[in-house]
Amino acid sequence: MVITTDADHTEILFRNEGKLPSRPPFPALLHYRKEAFNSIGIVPGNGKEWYRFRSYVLPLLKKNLVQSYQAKHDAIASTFVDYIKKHRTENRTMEDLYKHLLKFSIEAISITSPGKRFHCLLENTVETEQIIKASIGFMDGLYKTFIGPPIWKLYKTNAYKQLEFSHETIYGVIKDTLEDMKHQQQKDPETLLKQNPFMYSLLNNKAMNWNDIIMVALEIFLGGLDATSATLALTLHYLAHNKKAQSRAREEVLQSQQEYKYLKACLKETLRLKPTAGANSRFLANDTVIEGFEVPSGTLVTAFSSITSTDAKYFDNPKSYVPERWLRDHRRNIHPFASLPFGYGPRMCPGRRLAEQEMITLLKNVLLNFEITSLESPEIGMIYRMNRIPDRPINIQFLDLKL
Ligand code: HEM
Repeated sequence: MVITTDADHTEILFRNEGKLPSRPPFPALLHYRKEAFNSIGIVPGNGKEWYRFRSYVLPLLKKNLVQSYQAKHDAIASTFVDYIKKHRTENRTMEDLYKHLLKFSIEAISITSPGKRFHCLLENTVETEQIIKASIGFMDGLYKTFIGPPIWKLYKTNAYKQLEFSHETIYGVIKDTLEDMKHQQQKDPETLLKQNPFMYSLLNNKAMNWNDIIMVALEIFLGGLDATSATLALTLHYLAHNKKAQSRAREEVLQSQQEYKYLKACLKETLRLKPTAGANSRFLANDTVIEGFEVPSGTLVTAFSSITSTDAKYFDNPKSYVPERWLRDHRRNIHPFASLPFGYGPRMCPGRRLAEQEMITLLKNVLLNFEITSLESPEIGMIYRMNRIPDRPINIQFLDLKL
């Protein structure tokens, strides 16, 4: 195994990942899905099985397809603004923002996959409570079965049972939704294509069986929940502590520039300082040389990109929040492999476009409605879960903005 924090080594790693990039699998999830569904999905596996599933989510990387969900993302972000107004404390603080944003992330992704709003932000029904609990439980169970010794192979450990139970819950919800959608698709395919082009592409894919469709919908639903909420909570944290950046971002939104270059730079800067993935890993597809050492194919190389991206070798003032560094004039000096929060290559995050649209839309709506401030320390760390998340509650004041 090779471990590195060097951006040149990271480049070598990705240039030698091959056509079917392989990374450490999630054996408990792989085992459970094979036994229960004979369908593994994208995340846990490698090789040809991974490639087949990965091809089903390629539409998500198309700009036009993602943009077709924009109006719905706007509606959800606007609901979140009302939600903030309702849930602020007397001094206008939202406590533990990450937990509230998890509800936003569930709402935002669910309109694409499985294609129904669960209304977690409006009411606490048994169904919404179940979904929230199961989403957290799944990530937790996946992490515990991944890092610990594989005792689950001998008997069902608590972590394995947690993974299984939460998977069953989400699977049930997704399956029910997709059954309704299948009927809609049979009656009125045109409307489904217009309303939800991603689910339309899955339901009309002749290479997929029913379990494959449910599995892919489930993975896209769960794929980015905690990463999206953590990145949003951290961006609001940094904007609350950096008033100049906050004003510049609001100015951009007020001018309704469609590209939101500065807001995108804010997200990039958050993900540079606090990427949700601690590392990028691959089993090499080719023999290669790293730092003069011959490294044979099959070796696991792990690049701790979360360390590289805050290294003074690659970034001036590496610990400061400076979104400007990502704008056109400055960015040319940045090593292209020094900050890779969505991974790289054929296995990079397929939800990147969707996540960016969800996050920009939420930030836009918040900045138009509130001045955000923090009464707490700007210092914040990350703890390892399946994805890294803030190590303490982020509490932010949302003061009504009079524009
Ligand atoms: C801020 C938000 C997000 C971040 C930072 C993020 C980051 C990542 C990273 C680092 C990877 C591993 C890539 C690699 O190995 O090269 C990944 C994979 C993945 N992400 Fe995301 N992600 C986010 C949002 C999402 C969303 C919204 C979805 C669903 C639409 C999603 C679905 C997935 C899936 C399915 C994979 C596995 C891809 C594969 O194994 O081929 N992610 N993500």
